[in-house]
Amino acid sequence: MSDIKYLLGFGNTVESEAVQGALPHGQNTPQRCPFDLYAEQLTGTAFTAPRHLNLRSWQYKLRPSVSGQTVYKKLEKGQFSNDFGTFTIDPTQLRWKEPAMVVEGQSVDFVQGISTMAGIGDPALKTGLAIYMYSCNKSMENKAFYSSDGDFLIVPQIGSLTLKTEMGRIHVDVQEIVVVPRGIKFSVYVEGPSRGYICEIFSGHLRLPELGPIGANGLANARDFLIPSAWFEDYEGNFAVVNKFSGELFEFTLNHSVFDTVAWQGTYYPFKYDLKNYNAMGTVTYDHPDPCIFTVLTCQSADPGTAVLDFVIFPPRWMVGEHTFRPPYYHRNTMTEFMGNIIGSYDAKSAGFTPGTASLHSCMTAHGPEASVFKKGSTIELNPVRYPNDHLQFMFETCFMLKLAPWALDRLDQSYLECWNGLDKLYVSGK
Ligand SMILES: O=C(O)Cc1cc(O)ccc1O
Ligand SMILES: [Fe+2]
Repeated sequence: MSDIKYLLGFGNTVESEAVQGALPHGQNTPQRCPFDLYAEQLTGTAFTAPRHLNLRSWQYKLRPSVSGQTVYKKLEKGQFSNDFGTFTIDPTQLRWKEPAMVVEGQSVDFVQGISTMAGIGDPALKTGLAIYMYSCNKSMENKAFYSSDGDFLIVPQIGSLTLKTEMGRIHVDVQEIVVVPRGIKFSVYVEGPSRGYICEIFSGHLRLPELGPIGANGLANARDFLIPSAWFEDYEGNFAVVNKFSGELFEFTLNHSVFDTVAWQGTYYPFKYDLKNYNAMGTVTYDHPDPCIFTVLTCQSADPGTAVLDFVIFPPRWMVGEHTFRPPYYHRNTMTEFMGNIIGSYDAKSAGFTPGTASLHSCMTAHGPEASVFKKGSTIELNPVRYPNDHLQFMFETCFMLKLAPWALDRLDQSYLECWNGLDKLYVSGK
């Protein structure tokens, strides 16, 4: 897929044409579009959203999206569920073992391979979010998916993915992420058994965090985001589209590919980001900074500074804090923290939180380094330490309390709490 070409930037108004001259100029809806393409608008925000938040794109297609469509038929949703009313509430510190890879002989595509871990809210009210894991080994040939419910943030943990989207193709490797906003149709092509994490947000959109006193540069730099360039296939034949709508799955069929956008322009599109480009900031004096210092993308709630979702990473970096307990501190957080490990080992846990596992520390639930990490962190000689490049964990941090899906409850690491055994009183009175 080295032939894929991208546009650069975050949130820009961009334009792209797969056939020269296919994009109208000077207006969006000419009486007849170049090459007799059909003009179609896709809105990611209300028409009336303020200009700085407004997201929409114009597509110029072989056919309008509605052409040749059958009725939406309800599908079995299996583990890909948003039935949060039936989910379990549990404030316990939780950790999950890595999910099994799809085994040979099984044939599972990306959509079929999605299982819900946790979630809250109601997609019909455009509030809340869901966290999934996927495990698949089959490409979505002549089949596309779109969610009416929210934006998909996909974090591959094993296996590269190539997405066909309405705006063009995107290739993502492990240590990269891809965001497909609400409503944009996509197919996922795999190169073998693949696995990863997904967060779907039912409100708003992911944006770059404010930089405040950091300045005009740093963290995830806008120019490192890649936007697909127009690409289309003129395929006629059976084609299926799965739609996640209000937490249910529906399917309709068509007699042609949905990837028939010859040119497009606007602000609403999928994008990818290579987490290896992250420009991490940290202390160069003392104390452990709060993890928001590693925010990649954020979706803000109406509460100032409070996120529906902060996507935070724990990237390769230097640790140089002086006279400081360097691992994450013990804490209780009003926000809820779901963590995953993409590669390497995490500094608060010596074992158990291996790549592909996940953990959940809910609102106000106490957590922090396990006993052995505390001992080492409080006694080790403090030289500068470089975390290796094959080191990457992440956190989906949300202001919502999450409820647990049945699939997640079946795979719990039952011994998780034992990692904090031995954190006994060290204080000796009068000493
Ligand atoms: O709990 C965790 O491991 C995540 C985390 C990391 C950190 O460096 C500070 C606070 C925090 O919640
Ligand atoms: Fe935490």
